[in-house]
Amino acid sequence: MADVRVEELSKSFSGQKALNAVSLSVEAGEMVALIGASGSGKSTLIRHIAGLVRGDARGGLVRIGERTMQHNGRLSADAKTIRRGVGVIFQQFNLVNRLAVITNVLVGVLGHVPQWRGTLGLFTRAEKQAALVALDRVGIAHTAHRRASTLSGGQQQRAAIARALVQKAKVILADEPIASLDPASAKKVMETLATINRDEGITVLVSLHQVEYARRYCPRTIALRDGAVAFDGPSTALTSDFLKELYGEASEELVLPDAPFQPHASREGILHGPKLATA
Ligand SMILES: Nc1ncnc2c1ncn2[C@@H]1O[C@H](COP(=O)(O)OP(=O)(O)OP(=O)(O)O)[C@@H](O)[C@H]1O
Repeated sequence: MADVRVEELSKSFSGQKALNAVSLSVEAGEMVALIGASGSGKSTLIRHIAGLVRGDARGGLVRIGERTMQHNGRLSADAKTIRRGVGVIFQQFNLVNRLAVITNVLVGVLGHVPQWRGTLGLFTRAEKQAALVALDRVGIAHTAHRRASTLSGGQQQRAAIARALVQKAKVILADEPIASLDPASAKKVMETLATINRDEGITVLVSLHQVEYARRYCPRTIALRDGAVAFDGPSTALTSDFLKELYGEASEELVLPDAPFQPHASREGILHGPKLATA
């Protein structure tokens, strides 16, 4: 069954379409990359799937598992409950800098405990233990008692992943989680996402600016162009030539000048859009 389903989702800002009838489906346990040039709609789409933004009033549907997050521009009454099962990781590390790393990770249990306990920061020994285990899973248990502000960017992203683990998220939506990181840190964050996808079966949808990471870590890629799905298929199909066909000159911003991972040529998948229908 699909863990994430989007149907005919559109979003306009001041009359300009940021999302144009987007439909996609991510099956439980998949790790899927979302790529596209700057302004193609990646962040907007992820924010809609996460239930943080409402689509245009007509037609758009977002479902997480069997539950409707939003439909026809309205959030479901239980959107807040559905969000508990969705971990969101942003490009700009969204930890509370002055708090200890473990406290940031414990924020993940807030949706599952009585509000008064969360407000007072009263976490049980078992919850603290779970936070430590999650930090260990992402390889930074040694940072648990440091202030979040002392972590490197990559460590902060891994702490955010640990928070999603503690949250017991079934789906992780990561919005350009490696965009601000050096290549070594980016690799570690992508490896961490791939590991929890493989070992815990967590569904991952990750937006990426560089196609090399999509090829290396995500079996499948969905490519957006001007707010619409332009390609949906195996990441191995995304050779430089094909990207040029998809994006023209804009493809250059999606390819690292010193690509760390080499593509394997293959050409399947679903092409969308008038220009590509005959490609
Ligand atoms: N709150 C907003 N108000 C007005 N326009 C917006 C808003 N959010 C996004 N947009 C517009 O929607 C389009 C898609 O933006 P979005 O941030 O989703 O693209 P992106 O693919 O994530 O880009 P980047 O890779 O640069 O982060 C852009 O034209 C952007 O200017």
